Amino acid sequence: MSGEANNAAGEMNLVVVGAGGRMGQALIRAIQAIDGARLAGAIEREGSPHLGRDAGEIAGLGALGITITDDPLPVFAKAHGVLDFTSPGASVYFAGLAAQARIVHVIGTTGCSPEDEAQIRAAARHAVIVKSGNMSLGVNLLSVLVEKAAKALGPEDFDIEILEMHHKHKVDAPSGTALLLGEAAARGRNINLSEHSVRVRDGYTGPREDGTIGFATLRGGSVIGDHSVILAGTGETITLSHQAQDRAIFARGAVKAALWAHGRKPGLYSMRDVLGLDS
Ligand SMILES: NC(=O)C1=CN([C@@H]2O[C@H](COP(=O)(O)OP(=O)(O)OC[C@H]3O[C@@H](n4cnc5c(N)ncnc54)[C@H](OP(=O)(O)O)[C@@H]3O)[C@@H](O)[C@H]2O)C=CC1
Ligand SMILES: O=C(O)C1=N[C@H](C(=O)O)C[C@H](O)C1
Repeated sequence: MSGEANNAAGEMNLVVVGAGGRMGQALIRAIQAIDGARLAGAIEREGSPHLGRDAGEIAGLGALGITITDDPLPVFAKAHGVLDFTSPGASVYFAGLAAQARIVHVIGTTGCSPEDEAQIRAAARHAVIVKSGNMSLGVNLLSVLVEKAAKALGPEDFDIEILEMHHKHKVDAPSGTALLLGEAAARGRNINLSEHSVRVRDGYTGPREDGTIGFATLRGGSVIGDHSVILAGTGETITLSHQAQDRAIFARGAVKAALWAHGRKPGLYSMRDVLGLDS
């Protein structure tokens, strides 16, 4: 349905997968609040306690007439796009279904393995996919600033460390955002992140190796998402940071990404593409 025009009311029909989750509920609220978007379906996994409930009710909006189901095929067939903040295995599965249905797939899921990423790239040969470890305007702008700072402050003078803290339920580390910011720093330095990152330090580590990008992870309480990129020189330190105060920032970004992607040619796009931050 992706190539087709919007629905009779001129809106884009969107499906939320993982509708009962923290982000699923925020996405339902964002769709209701944004002109041009309409909630057309809500999916949860087989056996979920949310099945059969109204999507609006679980998001605190009152009934919207959309029942949560575990059968994505008929729902995707009537949609223009899918918003997906679930788990890596589920996102790979939904990427295949969205590609078959030729609908837009917005993926916020983090913690994907290189194999998962390869399967998502393959699906993007047929579908328009927007994927980002962070859908907020603030973090994507921060990534541009980090890239510039890393380019201006070379590895002989400044060490780069990335610190993140999230709520105690988060299952992947480092966060998708920390990796996105690490990629931005690596791009600024013209290096490959996977060859220069230090993801864990423990015990007698020896001195820091010049040119590496270090990651540190904190977990606790209900923290939505705090990130700092620290550029540490001799005698001075620069810290570029972002604190998320409401999951609505990610949900609004995801709906904006779907509206932007509708009607574009197949490919894998980033939030920097959506927000025009590279032009
Ligand atoms: N890119 C961004 O801007 C952001 C990304 N995220 C990422 O989004 C993901 C979800 O985060 P969050 O909402 O906090 O997590 P939650 O665990 O609250 O929500 C995930 C939801 O997806 C459901 N789910 C899992 N597998 C399937 C499946 N196969 N079919 C249907 N539903 C499924 C889960 O069901 P069940 O509970 O039964 O397993 C759950 O309801 C994480 O990877 C997180 O890092 C989060 C915020 C912002
Ligand atoms: O799991 C979360 O909650 C979040 N995940 C994303 C990440 O891994 O960076 C984005 C945000 O920080 C919240």
